[in-house]
Amino acid sequence: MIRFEHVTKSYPDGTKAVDDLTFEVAEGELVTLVGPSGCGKTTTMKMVNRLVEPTSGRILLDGEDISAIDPVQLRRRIGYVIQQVGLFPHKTVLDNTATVPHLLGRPRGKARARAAELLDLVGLDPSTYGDRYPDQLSGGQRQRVGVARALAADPPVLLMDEPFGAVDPVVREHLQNEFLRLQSSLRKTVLFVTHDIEEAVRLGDRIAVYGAGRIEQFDTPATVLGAPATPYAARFVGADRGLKRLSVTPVDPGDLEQPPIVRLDDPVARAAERLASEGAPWAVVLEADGSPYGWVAASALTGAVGGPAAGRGLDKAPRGTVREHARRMDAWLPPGAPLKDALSAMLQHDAGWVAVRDGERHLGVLTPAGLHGALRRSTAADAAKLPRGEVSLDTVPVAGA
Ligand SMILES: Nc1ncnc2c1ncn2[C@@H]1O[C@H](COP(=O)(O)OP(=O)(O)OP(=O)(O)O)[C@@H](O)[C@H]1O
Repeated sequence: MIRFEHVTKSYPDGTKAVDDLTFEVAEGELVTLVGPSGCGKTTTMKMVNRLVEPTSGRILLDGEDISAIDPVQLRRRIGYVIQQVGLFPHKTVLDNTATVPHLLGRPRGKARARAAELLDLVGLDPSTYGDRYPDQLSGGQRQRVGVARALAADPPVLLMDEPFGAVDPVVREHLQNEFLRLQSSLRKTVLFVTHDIEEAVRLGDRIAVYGAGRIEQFDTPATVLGAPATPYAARFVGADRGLKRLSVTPVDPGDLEQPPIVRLDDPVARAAERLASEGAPWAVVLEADGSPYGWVAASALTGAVGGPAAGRGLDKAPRGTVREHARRMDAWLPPGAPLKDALSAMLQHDAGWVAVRDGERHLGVLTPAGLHGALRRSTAADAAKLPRGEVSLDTVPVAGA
């Protein structure tokens, strides 16, 4: 756990980079520090490993004042990843990664074996990349080596200063996903500096939004986006914060609609009658084993039985099954996927809904109206500090609406 208590840093030329900061990063938590250039993010981070000393205030690591810890000992407990990576150009990727364990006294063979495991962990096959030199890697691959090296001493704390800043947006998103996957199992205590609000909300359990030298808001991504604490924070997170919120709000089974369900092998007439009796314009189609197949329009079924199904005897029904009229729909999401993915799937498939399934089990469908409701409910829930399921949109006012 890292705790800042009234920390101020003034540089000798009089620049006050950080002004009376107090906040805490819990054990296993990833906190992103986000703000414009020059607002004091890097200074904050460098005070944690004593590359910069505070002018006043104190910083505690697991309850221990770091000013009393020898800086070399301190840095062994703290991994540090920076944008420029800083690999040794004359050492192979494997040796670069093995440097720290070797310095810590592991025999060379053991240090290299550990380095190979770490390269594997960050998605670089050691047999392919281990013997290369840094200039034989892409920017994204170098960043991965930087992360592997920072993890080499297995420090409980990681400081990451724009670690994915130097790569293109596609590679960056890939690295972010990989890092989130790693972090979900390693659960390091992480301070992550970025000037990119998208990156901050994607990665952070909580975000510190920096103004000049001060934290304007320190809260979960959803709350910062849904209820910015100050006009500055609102401007910084952007006018499209509603859209950004889609990426931090998960699909919840309570948001789903339940159109009628028919099976691929159901007779057309029976399916048509079912839809007509429920007044439903379409139905979800499942395979015989219950896994999702797609959908079928009521009009396609009633067309097949030669007119509106209601009132027609089954003797007039054609043979045929739903299979001949069903349309495949490949867009589906697991529960917990971000609403942004749901909207993207709907747009990409030009569909007014997306199926949500847990493995092979169909849970229901999300429509644009359901998505809007989910977003409103989650904003209201955060504003009222209630679980989302307990929010009724009629009784709880929507923040900012
Ligand atoms: N060694 C130094 N001496 C004097 N001023 C400094 C020094 N290092 C940083 N500063 C100043 O302190 C302020 C905060 O700098 P810092 O690097 O912490 O900002 P930052 O938010 O990380 O910016 P960026 O996103 O551009 O890296 C800036 O005004 C900067 O010019």
